Amino acid sequence: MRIAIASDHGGFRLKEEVKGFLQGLQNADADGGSLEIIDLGTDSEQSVDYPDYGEKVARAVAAGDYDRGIVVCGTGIGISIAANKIAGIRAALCHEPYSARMAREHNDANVLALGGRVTGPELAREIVQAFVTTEFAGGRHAKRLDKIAALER
Ligand SMILES: O=C(CO)[C@H](O)[C@H](O)[C@H](O)COP(=O)(O)O
Repeated sequence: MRIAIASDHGGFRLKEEVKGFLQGLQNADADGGSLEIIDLGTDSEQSVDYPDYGEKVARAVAAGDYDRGIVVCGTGIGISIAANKIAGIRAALCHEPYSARMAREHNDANVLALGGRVTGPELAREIVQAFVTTEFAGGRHAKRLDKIAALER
């Protein structure tokens, strides 16, 4: 699984932690395959604008260059709003692992958003693990995703 990750300054520290978790999750994705992670920035806690980083990840995932994305800002709100503006992106802001699992099972979320000023690293680890290891359930949920896609047209 190929994962693109980015943050603004408010999410920078948690992004760095999450990269470490992802390295530890090697061979733990739903297919037991290895994880390829690309960091699209930012590179420090110097102030930047979260839409720029939400867009980078969202465009990379929407283009098929990456299977999933993870975006982090201070609350996760702004960067998830930005990512969701890109067609084909289903970004889910999650504060606990149950929502991350449901975001995959029911919503086939392809981008996870986290709040670096909200969610601590241990909880974030559980959220990220659920996001990476849970498959979309399909079935009745697929037609709902079709309806979401129709909203983009
Ligand atoms: O967009 C946000 C809120 O939805 C993020 O939390 C940003 O990281 C935050 O707005 C940045 O705030 P700052 O005061 O410029 O650090």
